[in-house]
Amino acid sequence: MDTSKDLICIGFEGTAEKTGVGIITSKGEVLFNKTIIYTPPVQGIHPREAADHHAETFVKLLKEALTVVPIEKIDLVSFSLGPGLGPSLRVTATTARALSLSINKPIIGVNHCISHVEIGKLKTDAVDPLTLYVSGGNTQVLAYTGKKYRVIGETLDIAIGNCLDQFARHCNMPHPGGVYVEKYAKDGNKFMKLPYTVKGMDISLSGLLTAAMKKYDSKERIEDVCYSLQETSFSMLTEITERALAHTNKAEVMLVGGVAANNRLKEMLDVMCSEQNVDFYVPEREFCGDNGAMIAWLGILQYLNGKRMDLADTKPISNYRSDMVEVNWIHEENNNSENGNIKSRIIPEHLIGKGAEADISKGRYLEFESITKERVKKGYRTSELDELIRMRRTVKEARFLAAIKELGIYAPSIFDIDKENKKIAMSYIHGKIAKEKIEEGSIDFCEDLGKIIGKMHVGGIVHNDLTTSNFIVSDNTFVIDFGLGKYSDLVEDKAIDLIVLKKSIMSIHYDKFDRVWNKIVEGYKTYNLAESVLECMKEVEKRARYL
Ligand SMILES: C[C@@H](O)[C@H](NC(=O)OP(=O)(O)OC[C@H]1O[C@@H](n2cnc3c(N)ncnc32)[C@H](O)[C@@H]1O)C(=O)O
Ligand SMILES: Nc1ncnc2c1ncn2[C@@H]1O[C@H](COP(=O)(O)OP(=O)(O)OP(=O)(O)O)[C@@H](O)[C@H]1O
Ligand SMILES: [Fe+2]
Repeated sequence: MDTSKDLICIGFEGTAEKTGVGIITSKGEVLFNKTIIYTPPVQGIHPREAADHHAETFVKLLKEALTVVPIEKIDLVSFSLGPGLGPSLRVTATTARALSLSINKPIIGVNHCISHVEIGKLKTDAVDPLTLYVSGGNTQVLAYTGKKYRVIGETLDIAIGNCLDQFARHCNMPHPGGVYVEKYAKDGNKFMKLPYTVKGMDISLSGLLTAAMKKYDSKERIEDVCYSLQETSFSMLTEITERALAHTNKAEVMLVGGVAANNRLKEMLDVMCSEQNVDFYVPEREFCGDNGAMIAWLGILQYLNGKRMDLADTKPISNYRSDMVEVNWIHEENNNSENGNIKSRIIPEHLIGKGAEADISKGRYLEFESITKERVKKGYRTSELDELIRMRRTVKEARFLAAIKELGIYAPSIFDIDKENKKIAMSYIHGKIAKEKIEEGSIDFCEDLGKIIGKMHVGGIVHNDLTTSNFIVSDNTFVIDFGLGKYSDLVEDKAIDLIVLKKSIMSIHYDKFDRVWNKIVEGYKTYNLAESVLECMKEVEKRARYL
């Protein structure tokens, strides 16, 4: 094929309950893009029925598409290879293969999640965004670093779209429920406290879903339940996006996926981005939810950069993770992130750090060097929730920093707590954060991190925000940032504590992951509870879709 001319690609999307066909040129011009949704029964999507639906609707959509672009103009066939439901994926692959064979044009199977990101970049001015991808099947924070898209944060159980849809079904609203929850929420005004679960850069939504259903069952106004459900879940999403931003220092945030249609979620992210001084992008609605054009576009990007597939390579991958994709289309010179960090988040000069939660400034307390950590108001959260979270975390942090020292673990000393302003003054620790040490090539000291975590777990404390930014290494290794900490003797809580750390190392120190992680485990094994926690970790990882 002559790749110097404008290519035309047809894309087939059919990972779950929607079928989409799109046609796009290599200049990014969308010639056709149409989606048909299969409405699932009350019990939820039935995989085989969804597949039957796809078999029927792909033919319809293809016929219509070919009235807009004649078949002989098509140069390339692309389809969603995964992730998704097996039967739906198989029908999609079969349709694409049949077309490719009959017109004798190349075929490419692409990753559905990365297609959402790439169509978003095409349709907005975003160049190298941190992406919050929220849909019925997925909830992920994605960033391109080290030549791959990495999952920086995600849901530990159900996707946000699924959470809204299940809630809606429980309350007899039509599918897709997200739309109706948004409508009701507009008229809600009473904020009800519901489970708010953030662990590191991950969230959990299943407890929130159950609690919201119970509120509905207890005859609370549907408007108020929808309002509280949205406020709580979207604050969690915005918070992990902000946390990922503080970690990656990207200068742009993009929102994609079906739930990106929600105005309240857009508003929250927009406010967070202006508070963090970064640009915010959302593609127009047509390109947020599942669509064929996004599949066609990623097909073009990969094809033009040399990717070729045989029919034998086109077997669907139902657990095709975003970080499994070989990215051949992003070229360092055009990309912010690999360009000496030309464009990255700006931290105000008076602060030594601006974490996701708090502003950190240096000062003196009596004759001591000190750090003031101020949990600033977050404009994106409703004031009741904001006050609740900031107060709870400030108090917790002070309490745990003290408790941790009792266990013989090094931690900053608390000088003062100002609950009114959510400020804590603590001793300044001279040293480097573990993240920097690792990036400089030190690995051996990571054994200490494992030992500290082991000691903490033996003492019944779970940190819930373990990252390499939360250890300061000087003569001794100090642990900080206990706002998400809790007392727990559950093996599973300890396992998740380690999973959160493991995942953050995977996404941040990807090239040193094995060495760093092995050292941490080595240290952790000093403690006699280690085996059962590490065993439980494996189980949780198997059960979740995320590792
Ligand atoms: C694997 C793939 O098939 C799956 N696709 C998917 O979930 O379809 P998508 O079009 O991206 O998103 C649909 C979700 O988007 C939600 N949604 C649509 N409009 C909404 C709104 N205004 N507010 C909240 N949620 C909304 C729906 O309730 C539904 O859960 C995915 O991307 O995970
Ligand atoms: N006591 C201290 N001594 C020296 N530096 C500190 C101290 N406390 C915090 N810092 C610095 O400030 C950074 C952010 O602190 P902390 O993690 O407590 O805030 P945060 O807002 O929760 O941040 P993040 O969201 O990145 O975890 C640390 O990574 C560290 O570099
Ligand atoms: Fe999707």
